[in-house]
Amino acid sequence: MMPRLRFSLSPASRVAIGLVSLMLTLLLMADVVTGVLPSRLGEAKRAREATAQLLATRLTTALNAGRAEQVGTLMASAMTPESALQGGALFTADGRLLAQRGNHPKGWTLAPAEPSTLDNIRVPIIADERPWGELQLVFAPALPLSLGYWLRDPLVQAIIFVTVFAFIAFHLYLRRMMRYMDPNAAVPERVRTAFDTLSEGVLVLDPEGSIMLANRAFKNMLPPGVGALTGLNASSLDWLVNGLPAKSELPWTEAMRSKAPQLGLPLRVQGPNGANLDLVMNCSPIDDGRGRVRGCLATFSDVTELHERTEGLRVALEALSASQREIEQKNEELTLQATRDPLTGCLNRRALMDLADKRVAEATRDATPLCCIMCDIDHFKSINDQFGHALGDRVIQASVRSLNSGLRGDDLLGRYGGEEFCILLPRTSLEQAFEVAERLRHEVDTHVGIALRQPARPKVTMSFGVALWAPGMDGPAALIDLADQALYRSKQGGRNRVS
Ligand SMILES: Nc1nc2c(ncn2[C@@H]2O[C@H](COP(=O)(O)OP(=O)(O)OP(=O)(O)O)[C@@H](O)[C@H]2O)c(=O)[nH]1
Repeated sequence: MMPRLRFSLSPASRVAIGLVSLMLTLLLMADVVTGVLPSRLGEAKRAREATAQLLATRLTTALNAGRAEQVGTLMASAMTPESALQGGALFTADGRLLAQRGNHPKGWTLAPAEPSTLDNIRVPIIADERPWGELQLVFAPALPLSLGYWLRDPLVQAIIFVTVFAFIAFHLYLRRMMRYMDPNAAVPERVRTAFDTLSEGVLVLDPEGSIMLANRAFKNMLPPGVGALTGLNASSLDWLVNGLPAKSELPWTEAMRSKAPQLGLPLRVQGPNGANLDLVMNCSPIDDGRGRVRGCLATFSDVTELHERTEGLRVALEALSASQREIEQKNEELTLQATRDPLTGCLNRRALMDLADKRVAEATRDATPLCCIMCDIDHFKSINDQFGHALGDRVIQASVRSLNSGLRGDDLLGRYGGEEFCILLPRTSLEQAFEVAERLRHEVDTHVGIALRQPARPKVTMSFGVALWAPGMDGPAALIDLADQALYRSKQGGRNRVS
Protein backbone atom coordinates (compact mmCIF):
# COMPACT_ATOMS: atom_id res chain seq x y z
CA MET A 1 0.00 0.00 0.00
CA MET A 2 1.28 3.43 -0.89
CA PRO A 3 2.01 5.58 2.14
CA ARG A 4 -0.45 8.43 2.53
CA LEU A 5 1.32 11.71 2.21
CA ARG A 6 -0.01 14.31 4.55
CA PHE A 7 0.78 17.90 3.85
CA SER A 8 0.42 20.19 6.79
CA LEU A 9 1.63 23.75 7.10
CA SER A 10 3.74 24.75 10.03
CA PRO A 11 2.34 27.41 12.34
CA ALA A 12 4.97 29.88 11.05
CA SER A 13 3.88 29.24 7.43
CA ARG A 14 0.22 29.71 8.27
CA VAL A 15 0.81 33.00 10.03
CA ALA A 16 3.12 34.16 7.22
CA ILE A 17 0.40 33.42 4.61
CA GLY A 18 -2.10 35.40 6.66
CA LEU A 19 0.24 38.35 6.93
CA VAL A 20 1.04 38.31 3.21
CA SER A 21 -2.69 38.23 2.35
CA LEU A 22 -3.32 41.15 4.66
CA MET A 23 -0.46 43.07 3.14
CA LEU A 24 -1.67 42.45 -0.42
CA THR A 25 -5.18 43.56 0.49
CA LEU A 26 -3.86 46.81 1.94
CA LEU A 27 -1.66 47.33 -1.11
CA LEU A 28 -4.54 46.84 -3.53
CA MET A 29 -6.80 49.10 -1.47
CA ALA A 30 -4.09 51.76 -1.51
CA ASP A 31 -3.83 51.34 -5.27
CA VAL A 32 -7.56 51.76 -5.70
CA VAL A 33 -7.46 54.96 -3.66
CA THR A 34 -4.20 56.44 -4.87
CA GLY A 35 -3.28 54.42 -7.99
CA VAL A 36 0.26 54.03 -6.79
CA LEU A 37 0.86 50.68 -8.39
CA PRO A 38 1.96 50.47 -11.99
CA SER A 39 -0.66 48.71 -14.14
CA ARG A 40 -1.05 47.90 -17.80
CA LEU A 41 -4.75 48.60 -17.60
CA GLY A 42 -4.09 51.92 -15.90
CA GLU A 43 -1.57 52.86 -18.54
CA ALA A 44 -3.93 51.73 -21.32
CA LYS A 45 -6.77 53.75 -19.79
CA ARG A 46 -4.66 56.87 -19.60
CA ALA A 47 -3.36 56.41 -23.18
CA ARG A 48 -6.87 55.77 -24.56
CA GLU A 49 -8.33 58.78 -22.79
CA ALA A 50 -5.49 60.91 -24.18
CA THR A 51 -6.11 59.56 -27.73
CA ALA A 52 -9.84 60.24 -27.37
CA GLN A 53 -9.24 63.80 -26.09
CA LEU A 54 -6.77 64.56 -28.86
CA LEU A 55 -9.16 63.29 -31.55
CA ALA A 56 -12.06 65.18 -29.98
CA THR A 57 -9.99 68.39 -30.02
CA ARG A 58 -9.08 67.92 -33.67
CA LEU A 59 -12.68 67.22 -34.65
CA THR A 60 -13.90 70.26 -32.69
CA THR A 61 -11.31 72.41 -34.47
CA ALA A 62 -12.45 71.06 -37.86
CA LEU A 63 -16.12 71.60 -37.05
CA ASN A 64 -15.48 75.11 -35.74
CA ALA A 65 -13.63 75.81 -38.98
CA GLY A 66 -16.65 74.56 -40.94
CA ARG A 67 -14.77 71.56 -42.32
CA ALA A 68 -17.21 68.83 -41.31
CA GLU A 69 -16.16 66.72 -44.33
CA GLN A 70 -12.75 66.15 -42.68
CA VAL A 71 -14.29 64.38 -39.66
CA GLY A 72 -14.15 60.87 -41.23
CA THR A 73 -10.58 61.35 -42.45
CA LEU A 74 -9.41 62.56 -39.03
CA MET A 75 -11.07 59.58 -37.37
CA ALA A 76 -9.46 57.12 -39.79
CA SER A 77 -6.05 58.68 -39.35
CA ALA A 78 -6.24 58.15 -35.57
CA MET A 79 -6.83 54.38 -36.01
CA THR A 80 -3.24 53.19 -35.66
CA PRO A 81 -1.96 49.94 -34.03
CA GLU A 82 -0.23 52.02 -31.35
CA SER A 83 -3.43 53.83 -30.36
CA ALA A 84 -5.42 50.53 -30.38
CA LEU A 85 -8.33 52.57 -31.80
CA GLN A 86 -10.45 50.29 -33.98
CA GLY A 87 -13.45 52.40 -34.84
CA GLY A 88 -15.37 55.54 -34.14
CA ALA A 89 -18.54 57.48 -34.83
CA LEU A 90 -19.57 61.13 -34.50
CA PHE A 91 -23.13 61.97 -33.57
CA THR A 92 -24.77 65.37 -33.46
CA ALA A 93 -26.58 66.48 -30.31
CA ASP A 94 -29.91 65.42 -31.84
CA GLY A 95 -28.57 61.88 -32.46
CA ARG A 96 -27.77 62.19 -36.17
CA LEU A 97 -24.79 60.12 -37.31
CA LEU A 98 -22.34 62.41 -39.02
CA ALA A 99 -19.53 59.98 -39.66
CA GLN A 100 -18.66 56.39 -38.80
CA ARG A 101 -15.37 54.48 -39.22
CA GLY A 102 -13.91 51.08 -38.47
CA ASN A 103 -15.78 48.50 -36.35
CA HIS A 104 -17.89 51.01 -34.47
CA PRO A 105 -21.19 49.30 -35.33
CA LYS A 106 -19.97 46.00 -33.84
CA GLY A 107 -17.60 47.20 -31.15
CA TRP A 108 -19.81 49.88 -29.51
CA THR A 109 -21.69 48.15 -26.70
CA LEU A 110 -22.60 50.96 -24.37
CA ALA A 111 -26.23 51.95 -23.87
CA PRO A 112 -27.00 55.67 -24.16
CA ALA A 113 -25.78 57.63 -21.09
CA GLU A 114 -23.78 54.59 -19.85
CA PRO A 115 -20.31 55.71 -18.66
CA SER A 116 -17.17 55.00 -20.68
CA THR A 117 -15.24 51.77 -20.25
CA LEU A 118 -11.71 50.86 -21.27
CA ASP A 119 -12.84 49.63 -24.68
CA ASN A 120 -15.69 52.10 -25.37
CA ILE A 121 -15.00 55.75 -24.69
CA ARG A 122 -17.42 58.54 -25.31
CA VAL A 123 -16.26 62.20 -25.54
CA PRO A 124 -18.70 65.16 -25.68
CA ILE A 125 -17.95 67.58 -28.54
CA ILE A 126 -18.31 71.30 -27.83
CA ALA A 127 -18.55 73.69 -30.79
CA ASP A 128 -18.89 77.45 -30.43
CA GLU A 129 -19.13 76.83 -26.70
CA ARG A 130 -22.25 74.79 -27.05
CA PRO A 131 -22.75 71.01 -26.82
CA TRP A 132 -22.56 69.95 -30.42
CA GLY A 133 -22.62 66.16 -30.21
CA GLU A 134 -20.73 63.07 -29.05
CA LEU A 135 -17.68 61.17 -30.29
CA GLN A 136 -17.87 57.42 -29.65
CA LEU A 137 -14.61 55.50 -29.93
CA VAL A 138 -14.09 51.74 -29.98
CA PHE A 139 -10.69 50.40 -28.82
CA ALA A 140 -9.18 46.92 -29.02
CA PRO A 141 -10.13 44.77 -25.94
CA ALA A 142 -7.83 45.85 -23.11
CA LEU A 143 -8.48 42.90 -20.79
CA PRO A 144 -5.80 40.18 -20.81
CA LEU A 145 -6.29 37.33 -23.18
CA SER A 146 -3.44 35.04 -22.10
CA LEU A 147 -1.38 34.06 -19.03
CA GLY A 148 1.69 35.58 -20.67
CA TYR A 149 -0.13 38.90 -20.93
CA TRP A 150 -0.96 38.70 -17.22
CA LEU A 151 2.58 37.83 -16.25
CA ARG A 152 4.00 40.74 -18.21
CA ASP A 153 1.71 43.15 -16.39
CA PRO A 154 3.84 45.23 -13.99
CA LEU A 155 1.05 45.12 -11.40
CA VAL A 156 0.91 41.30 -11.49
CA GLN A 157 4.70 41.17 -11.35
CA ALA A 158 4.73 43.52 -8.37
CA ILE A 159 2.12 41.38 -6.58
CA ILE A 160 4.07 38.16 -7.24
CA PHE A 161 7.30 39.75 -6.08
CA VAL A 162 5.78 41.13 -2.92
CA THR A 163 3.97 37.84 -2.20
CA VAL A 164 7.05 35.62 -2.57
CA PHE A 165 9.56 37.80 -0.78
CA ALA A 166 7.22 38.92 1.96
CA PHE A 167 6.29 35.26 2.62
CA ILE A 168 9.95 34.22 2.90
CA ALA A 169 10.79 37.18 5.14
CA PHE A 170 7.74 36.70 7.37
CA HIS A 171 8.33 32.95 7.58
CA LEU A 172 11.96 33.26 8.63
CA TYR A 173 11.19 35.98 11.13
CA LEU A 174 8.21 34.17 12.62
CA ARG A 175 10.06 30.89 12.95
CA ARG A 176 12.71 32.63 15.00
CA MET A 177 10.28 34.66 17.06
CA MET A 178 8.01 31.72 17.82
CA ARG A 179 10.84 29.92 19.53
CA TYR A 180 11.15 32.74 22.00
CA MET A 181 7.61 33.89 22.27
CA ASP A 182 5.30 30.98 21.74
CA PRO A 183 6.62 27.52 22.50
CA ASN A 184 3.08 26.17 22.40
CA ALA A 185 3.02 26.83 18.68
CA ALA A 186 5.87 24.35 18.25
CA VAL A 187 4.84 21.84 20.91
CA PRO A 188 1.14 21.33 21.58
CA GLU A 189 -0.08 21.62 25.16
CA ARG A 190 -1.19 17.98 25.38
CA VAL A 191 2.33 16.84 24.44
CA ARG A 192 3.84 19.08 27.12
CA THR A 193 1.41 17.74 29.72
CA ALA A 194 2.28 14.17 28.75
CA PHE A 195 6.02 14.88 29.09
CA ASP A 196 5.43 16.50 32.48
CA THR A 197 4.02 13.24 33.84
CA LEU A 198 7.34 11.45 33.21
CA SER A 199 9.78 10.99 36.06
CA GLU A 200 12.68 11.20 33.61
CA GLY A 201 13.94 14.63 32.57
CA VAL A 202 13.12 15.33 28.90
CA LEU A 203 14.44 17.94 26.47
CA VAL A 204 13.09 18.28 22.93
CA LEU A 205 15.59 20.05 20.70
CA ASP A 206 15.18 21.45 17.21
CA PRO A 207 17.74 20.63 14.47
CA GLU A 208 19.92 23.55 15.60
CA GLY A 209 19.96 22.27 19.18
CA SER A 210 17.60 24.93 20.54
CA ILE A 211 15.30 23.81 23.35
CA MET A 212 11.70 23.49 22.20
CA LEU A 213 10.48 21.74 25.33
CA ALA A 214 11.85 21.01 28.77
CA ASN A 215 9.58 18.91 30.98
CA ARG A 216 8.98 19.43 34.70
CA ALA A 217 11.33 16.64 35.80
CA PHE A 218 14.18 18.24 33.84
CA LYS A 219 13.53 21.67 35.34
CA ASN A 220 13.52 20.08 38.81
CA MET A 221 17.04 18.82 38.23
CA LEU A 222 18.41 22.31 37.61
CA PRO A 223 20.11 24.40 40.27
CA PRO A 224 18.46 27.72 41.13
CA GLY A 225 19.26 30.64 38.84
CA VAL A 226 18.96 28.89 35.48
CA GLY A 227 16.57 31.10 33.50
CA ALA A 228 14.01 30.31 30.82
CA LEU A 229 14.94 27.29 28.74
CA THR A 230 12.66 27.54 25.71
CA GLY A 231 14.53 28.91 22.71
CA LEU A 232 17.90 28.58 24.46
CA ASN A 233 20.51 26.57 22.62
CA ALA A 234 21.34 23.48 24.70
CA SER A 235 25.05 24.02 24.01
CA SER A 236 24.89 27.29 25.95
CA LEU A 237 23.50 25.51 29.03
CA ASP A 238 26.77 25.28 31.01
CA TRP A 239 25.13 23.16 33.70
CA LEU A 240 24.60 20.44 31.11
CA VAL A 241 27.70 20.84 28.92
CA ASN A 242 30.16 20.97 31.87
CA GLY A 243 28.70 17.77 33.30
CA LEU A 244 29.28 15.80 30.11
CA PRO A 245 32.43 13.74 29.60
CA ALA A 246 34.97 15.74 27.57
CA LYS A 247 34.31 15.04 23.89
CA SER A 248 34.59 17.11 20.75
CA GLU A 249 30.96 16.69 19.66
CA LEU A 250 27.88 17.20 21.83
CA PRO A 251 25.77 14.04 22.09
CA TRP A 252 22.59 15.56 20.62
CA THR A 253 24.56 17.04 17.70
CA GLU A 254 26.15 13.66 17.12
CA ALA A 255 22.78 11.87 17.33
CA MET A 256 21.24 14.23 14.74
CA ARG A 257 24.30 14.11 12.46
CA SER A 258 24.73 10.35 12.54
CA LYS A 259 20.97 9.68 12.79
CA ALA A 260 21.87 7.16 15.49
CA PRO A 261 20.88 7.30 19.18
CA GLN A 262 23.60 8.11 21.70
CA LEU A 263 22.73 6.07 24.76
CA GLY A 264 23.86 5.64 28.36
CA LEU A 265 26.02 8.75 28.65
CA PRO A 266 27.05 9.34 32.27
CA LEU A 267 26.58 12.87 33.49
CA ARG A 268 27.54 14.44 36.81
CA VAL A 269 25.87 17.78 37.49
CA GLN A 270 24.98 20.03 40.37
CA GLY A 271 21.48 19.36 41.63
CA PRO A 272 18.89 21.88 42.87
CA ASN A 273 20.14 21.68 46.48
CA GLY A 274 23.81 22.01 45.52
CA ALA A 275 24.58 18.29 45.89
CA ASN A 276 25.90 16.32 42.94
CA LEU A 277 23.45 14.47 40.74
CA ASP A 278 24.45 11.41 38.75
CA LEU A 279 22.44 11.24 35.55
CA VAL A 280 22.36 8.97 32.54
CA MET A 281 21.59 10.77 29.31
CA ASN A 282 20.11 9.28 26.13
CA CYS A 283 19.85 11.27 22.88
CA SER A 284 17.61 9.98 20.08
CA PRO A 285 17.17 11.79 16.76
CA ILE A 286 13.56 12.66 15.82
CA ASP A 287 12.77 11.54 12.28
CA ASP A 288 9.96 12.97 10.15
CA GLY A 289 9.25 9.56 8.64
CA ARG A 290 10.94 10.50 5.40
CA GLY A 291 14.50 10.23 6.61
CA ARG A 292 14.89 13.86 7.58
CA VAL A 293 16.00 14.66 11.12
CA ARG A 294 13.69 17.24 12.66
CA GLY A 295 15.25 17.41 16.10
CA CYS A 296 16.41 15.38 19.04
CA LEU A 297 14.83 13.91 22.15
CA ALA A 298 17.19 13.94 25.12
CA THR A 299 16.25 12.09 28.30
CA PHE A 300 17.91 12.25 31.72
CA SER A 301 17.54 9.49 34.31
CA ASP A 302 18.58 10.25 37.87
CA VAL A 303 20.78 7.38 39.02
CA THR A 304 22.25 9.17 42.07
CA GLU A 305 20.50 6.86 44.54
CA LEU A 306 21.53 3.81 42.55
CA HIS A 307 25.12 5.05 42.47
CA GLU A 308 25.04 5.75 46.21
CA ARG A 309 23.74 2.25 46.90
CA THR A 310 26.34 0.74 44.57
CA GLU A 311 29.05 2.78 46.26
CA GLY A 312 27.82 1.65 49.71
CA LEU A 313 27.82 -1.93 48.49
CA ARG A 314 31.33 -1.51 47.11
CA VAL A 315 32.59 -0.10 50.42
CA ALA A 316 30.92 -2.93 52.33
CA LEU A 317 32.43 -5.49 49.95
CA GLU A 318 35.84 -3.91 50.36
CA ALA A 319 35.51 -4.02 54.16
CA LEU A 320 34.36 -7.63 53.90
CA SER A 321 37.28 -8.67 51.72
CA ALA A 322 39.67 -6.74 54.02
CA SER A 323 38.36 -8.60 57.05
CA GLN A 324 38.49 -11.81 55.03
CA ARG A 325 42.13 -11.11 54.26
CA GLU A 326 42.71 -10.40 57.95
CA ILE A 327 41.06 -13.68 58.91
CA GLU A 328 43.13 -15.54 56.31
CA GLN A 329 46.26 -13.87 57.66
CA LYS A 330 45.32 -14.83 61.21
CA ASN A 331 44.58 -18.37 60.04
CA GLU A 332 47.95 -18.51 58.34
CA GLU A 333 49.58 -17.26 61.51
CA LEU A 334 47.69 -19.82 63.57
CA THR A 335 48.59 -22.60 61.13
CA LEU A 336 52.17 -21.42 61.26
CA GLN A 337 52.09 -21.31 65.04
CA ALA A 338 50.55 -24.76 65.10
CA THR A 339 53.02 -26.31 62.69
CA ARG A 340 56.20 -24.27 63.03
CA ASP A 341 58.87 -24.05 65.66
CA PRO A 342 58.90 -20.43 66.85
CA LEU A 343 62.70 -20.21 67.27
CA THR A 344 63.79 -21.61 63.90
CA GLY A 345 60.69 -21.50 61.70
CA CYS A 346 61.12 -25.11 60.72
CA LEU A 347 58.42 -27.75 61.40
CA ASN A 348 57.68 -28.52 65.00
CA ARG A 349 57.76 -32.07 66.20
CA ARG A 350 54.00 -32.69 65.89
CA ALA A 351 53.77 -31.30 62.33
CA LEU A 352 56.87 -33.25 61.41
CA MET A 353 55.36 -36.49 62.67
CA ASP A 354 52.06 -35.81 60.80
CA LEU A 355 53.91 -35.22 57.54
CA ALA A 356 56.25 -38.13 58.21
CA ASP A 357 53.16 -40.40 58.25
CA LYS A 358 52.22 -39.11 54.78
CA ARG A 359 55.71 -39.49 53.37
CA VAL A 360 55.93 -43.03 54.66
CA ALA A 361 52.50 -43.81 53.10
CA GLU A 362 53.62 -42.31 49.75
CA ALA A 363 56.89 -44.20 49.76
CA THR A 364 55.03 -47.45 50.50
CA ARG A 365 52.40 -46.77 47.84
CA ASP A 366 54.85 -45.64 45.15
CA ALA A 367 57.61 -48.03 46.20
CA THR A 368 60.09 -45.16 46.29
CA PRO A 369 62.98 -44.92 48.74
CA LEU A 370 62.58 -42.66 51.80
CA CYS A 371 65.47 -41.75 54.12
CA CYS A 372 65.63 -40.10 57.52
CA ILE A 373 68.56 -38.08 58.88
CA MET A 374 68.73 -37.28 62.59
CA CYS A 375 71.24 -34.60 63.54
CA ASP A 376 72.29 -32.95 66.79
CA ILE A 377 74.55 -30.00 67.64
CA ASP A 378 77.72 -31.22 69.28
CA HIS A 379 78.50 -30.13 72.83
CA PHE A 380 75.71 -27.67 72.78
CA LYS A 381 75.51 -27.56 76.54
CA SER A 382 79.03 -26.18 76.74
CA ILE A 383 78.17 -23.52 74.08
CA ASN A 384 75.27 -22.47 76.24
CA ASP A 385 77.40 -22.51 79.31
CA GLN A 386 80.30 -20.67 77.70
CA PHE A 387 78.49 -18.04 75.61
CA GLY A 388 75.10 -17.83 77.22
CA HIS A 389 71.63 -19.07 76.34
CA ALA A 390 70.94 -16.25 73.86
CA LEU A 391 73.89 -17.12 71.73
CA GLY A 392 72.90 -20.78 72.08
CA ASP A 393 69.56 -19.81 70.45
CA ARG A 394 71.39 -18.05 67.62
CA VAL A 395 73.54 -21.18 67.11
CA ILE A 396 70.35 -23.23 66.75
CA GLN A 397 68.92 -20.69 64.25
CA ALA A 398 72.14 -20.52 62.19
CA SER A 399 72.35 -24.32 62.15
CA VAL A 400 68.79 -24.57 60.77
CA ARG A 401 69.63 -22.03 58.06
CA SER A 402 72.63 -24.11 57.07
CA LEU A 403 70.57 -27.31 57.03
CA ASN A 404 67.80 -25.67 55.00
CA SER A 405 70.25 -24.35 52.41
CA GLY A 406 71.29 -27.91 51.55
CA LEU A 407 67.76 -29.41 51.17
CA ARG A 408 65.28 -29.71 48.25
CA GLY A 409 61.81 -28.27 48.22
CA ASP A 410 59.97 -31.45 49.17
CA ASP A 411 62.45 -32.49 51.87
CA LEU A 412 61.16 -32.02 55.43
CA LEU A 413 63.13 -30.46 58.26
CA GLY A 414 61.73 -30.49 61.77
CA ARG A 415 62.95 -29.70 65.27
CA TYR A 416 62.80 -32.99 67.06
CA GLY A 417 64.19 -31.94 70.46
CA GLY A 418 66.21 -29.06 71.97
CA GLU A 419 69.14 -29.06 69.55
CA GLU A 420 68.19 -32.20 67.71
CA PHE A 421 66.65 -32.13 64.19
CA CYS A 422 65.01 -34.67 61.93
CA ILE A 423 65.19 -34.59 58.13
CA LEU A 424 62.99 -36.69 55.82
CA LEU A 425 64.17 -37.17 52.22
CA PRO A 426 61.50 -38.62 49.92
CA ARG A 427 62.62 -40.53 46.73
CA THR A 428 66.18 -40.63 48.10
CA SER A 429 68.33 -43.75 48.35
CA LEU A 430 70.51 -44.50 51.41
CA GLU A 431 73.61 -43.63 49.40
CA GLN A 432 72.17 -40.27 48.32
CA ALA A 433 71.04 -39.61 51.92
CA PHE A 434 74.58 -40.15 53.15
CA GLU A 435 75.79 -37.65 50.55
CA VAL A 436 73.19 -35.13 51.70
CA ALA A 437 74.11 -35.66 55.38
CA GLU A 438 77.80 -35.25 54.61
CA ARG A 439 77.09 -32.06 52.67
CA LEU A 440 75.03 -30.70 55.57
CA ARG A 441 77.66 -31.63 58.09
CA HIS A 442 80.29 -29.78 56.04
CA GLU A 443 78.00 -26.77 55.64
CA VAL A 444 77.41 -26.46 59.40
CA ASP A 445 81.07 -27.03 60.19
CA THR A 446 82.27 -24.32 57.80
CA HIS A 447 79.53 -21.68 58.06
CA VAL A 448 77.62 -21.64 61.33
CA GLY A 449 80.52 -20.48 63.52
CA ILE A 450 81.37 -17.69 61.04
CA ALA A 451 77.74 -16.65 60.69
CA LEU A 452 77.56 -15.85 64.41
CA ARG A 453 79.98 -12.89 63.95
CA GLN A 454 81.28 -13.24 67.50
CA PRO A 455 84.78 -12.15 68.50
CA ALA A 456 85.27 -15.42 70.38
CA ARG A 457 83.76 -17.60 67.75
CA PRO A 458 82.36 -20.93 69.06
CA LYS A 459 83.15 -23.98 67.03
CA VAL A 460 79.78 -25.38 65.90
CA THR A 461 79.51 -28.88 64.44
CA MET A 462 76.74 -31.42 64.15
CA SER A 463 76.61 -35.17 64.18
CA PHE A 464 74.36 -37.06 61.72
CA GLY A 465 72.66 -40.46 61.66
CA VAL A 466 71.08 -41.82 58.45
CA ALA A 467 68.45 -44.58 58.03
CA LEU A 468 66.41 -45.96 55.08
CA TRP A 469 62.70 -46.76 55.32
CA ALA A 470 61.99 -50.38 54.75
CA PRO A 471 58.54 -51.87 54.23
CA GLY A 472 57.54 -53.72 57.35
CA MET A 473 58.93 -51.06 59.68
CA ASP A 474 56.54 -49.91 62.38
CA GLY A 475 55.79 -46.46 61.02
CA PRO A 476 57.90 -43.29 60.93
CA ALA A 477 58.83 -43.55 64.62
CA ALA A 478 60.73 -46.76 63.86
CA LEU A 479 62.56 -45.04 60.97
CA ILE A 480 63.44 -42.06 63.19
CA ASP A 481 64.57 -44.38 65.92
CA LEU A 482 66.86 -46.16 63.49
CA ALA A 483 68.36 -42.83 62.36
CA ASP A 484 68.72 -41.81 66.02
CA GLN A 485 70.71 -44.96 66.68
CA ALA A 486 73.03 -44.05 63.81
CA LEU A 487 73.33 -40.53 65.29
CA TYR A 488 74.29 -42.03 68.61
CA ARG A 489 77.06 -43.93 66.81
CA SER A 490 78.32 -40.66 65.30
CA LYS A 491 78.40 -39.12 68.78
CA GLN A 492 80.20 -42.14 70.09
CA GLY A 493 82.57 -42.07 67.14
CA GLY A 494 83.84 -38.61 68.01
CA ARG A 495 81.04 -36.27 66.73
CA ASN A 496 81.02 -34.05 63.59
CA ARG A 497 80.46 -37.09 61.42
CA VAL A 498 77.81 -39.09 59.58
CA SER A 499 76.82 -42.67 60.45
N1 LIG B 1 70.10 -22.15 74.17
C1 LIG B 1 69.29 -23.20 74.12
N2 LIG B 1 69.64 -24.31 74.70
C2 LIG B 1 68.88 -25.40 74.62
C3 LIG B 1 67.66 -25.35 73.93
N3 LIG B 1 67.11 -26.59 74.00
C4 LIG B 1 67.95 -27.36 74.73
N4 LIG B 1 69.02 -26.65 75.09
C5 LIG B 1 70.11 -27.06 75.83
O1 LIG B 1 70.91 -27.93 75.04
C6 LIG B 1 71.65 -28.72 75.91
C7 LIG B 1 71.78 -30.13 75.43
O2 LIG B 1 72.81 -30.71 76.08
P1 LIG B 1 73.10 -32.25 76.03
O3 LIG B 1 71.81 -32.97 75.77
O4 LIG B 1 73.82 -32.60 77.20
O5 LIG B 1 74.01 -32.47 74.79
P2 LIG B 1 75.31 -31.79 74.34
O6 LIG B 1 75.82 -30.81 75.29
O7 LIG B 1 74.99 -31.09 72.95
O8 LIG B 1 76.24 -32.91 74.13
P3 LIG B 1 76.25 -33.92 72.91
O9 LIG B 1 74.88 -33.91 72.31
O10 LIG B 1 76.54 -35.22 73.51
O11 LIG B 1 77.27 -33.41 71.99
C8 LIG B 1 70.97 -28.62 77.26
O12 LIG B 1 71.78 -27.94 78.17
C9 LIG B 1 69.73 -27.83 77.01
O13 LIG B 1 69.38 -26.98 78.08
C10 LIG B 1 67.27 -24.15 73.32
O14 LIG B 1 66.23 -24.01 72.70
N5 LIG B 1 68.14 -23.13 73.45
